[in-house]
Amino acid sequence: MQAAAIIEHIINWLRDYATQSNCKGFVVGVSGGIDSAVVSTLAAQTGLPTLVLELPIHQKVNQIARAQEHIRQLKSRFSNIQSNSIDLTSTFDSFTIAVDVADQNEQQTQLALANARSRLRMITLYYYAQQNGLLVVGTGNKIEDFGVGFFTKYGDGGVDLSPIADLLKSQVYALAKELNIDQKIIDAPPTDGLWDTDKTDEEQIGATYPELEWAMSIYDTHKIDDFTDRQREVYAIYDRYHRAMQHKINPIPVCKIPPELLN
Ligand SMILES: NC(=O)c1ccc[n+]([C@@H]2O[C@H](COP(=O)([O-])OP(=O)(O)OC[C@H]3O[C@@H](n4cnc5c(N)ncnc54)[C@H](O)[C@@H]3O)[C@@H](O)[C@H]2O)c1
Ligand SMILES: Nc1ncnc2c1ncn2[C@@H]1O[C@H](COP(=O)(O)O)[C@@H](O)[C@H]1O
Ligand SMILES: O=P(O)(O)OP(=O)(O)O
Repeated sequence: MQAAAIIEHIINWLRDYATQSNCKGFVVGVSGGIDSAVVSTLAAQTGLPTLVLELPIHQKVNQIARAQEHIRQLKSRFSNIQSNSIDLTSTFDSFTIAVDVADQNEQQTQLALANARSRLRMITLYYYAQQNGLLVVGTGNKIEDFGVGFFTKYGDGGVDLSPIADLLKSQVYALAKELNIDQKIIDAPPTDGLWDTDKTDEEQIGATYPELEWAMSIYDTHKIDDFTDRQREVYAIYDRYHRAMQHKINPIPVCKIPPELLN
């Protein structure tokens, strides 16, 4: 793939969209992971004002360190970068008290709270976007957004524009190399960072990103009989996630009222 040309294409796309929408620039949440590192660097290269936010919620120290180092490097390379760090831990803790969590260890409650963390970040990003005339830039890649739906609906999925959602995770890594992203970020196992335990994406999903890329590439076109045992397993994982995510990418169902009932 032509990494440099793709980078230029995305930068122009971001700049054109901001201009057409009469917005001044961008806001991006930076987690210390590869996707947000690539997206924030692309936004920075537009030359438009770009606000990068670090939004920890009971965050692991290594994630915080990577995010802060990335922001430091961005600020030293680009004069259009502004940054802020807002610790949402106490906000999240207040929320858990307000909803009166009975059993924090119950599985569905843990999932609801994990997604609540992502949604608190979305609220914060939109606060700064509105206040400063900026657009919220998404960081989802093609596997997360169109393959397995590994994002929070109206959390990190709630964005104004999505510059890397047509790129597979391996292609995001290729961009990261071209953009000189810190090696610590490139080496970090992808994680959603939403849990108190150290869960990587691969541990949560049960398949690696290269495996998911394979499943996405052959989905619906290949006969399952030709697969190895592991391929069958991966296909089943992908299929389950892909079916379950449809409600996240389709327009929300609207109840149409029969016209005669409106007279
Ligand atoms: N980028 C990342 O790596 C990243 C970021 C955030 C979350 N995640 C992960 O993504 C997963 C998100 O969990 P999720 O998908 O259960 O939560 P979600 O909140 O994204 O989606 C579930 C919600 O969607 C609604 N819903 C469910 N079925 C529906 C249907 N058929 N039609 C309409 N609406 C429906 C319900 O309100 C339900 O609570 C978690 O595993 C989380 O850890 C990953
Ligand atoms: N700690 C964080 N600070 C700012 N922004 C964050 C943080 N954690 C996550 N984000 C944003 O959400 C997306 C998705 O996150 P995952 O870590 O992949 O769940 C991330 O790219 C950041 O933009
Ligand atoms: O979205 P990010 O930046 O947190 O990347 P990853 O999901 O690879 O941790």
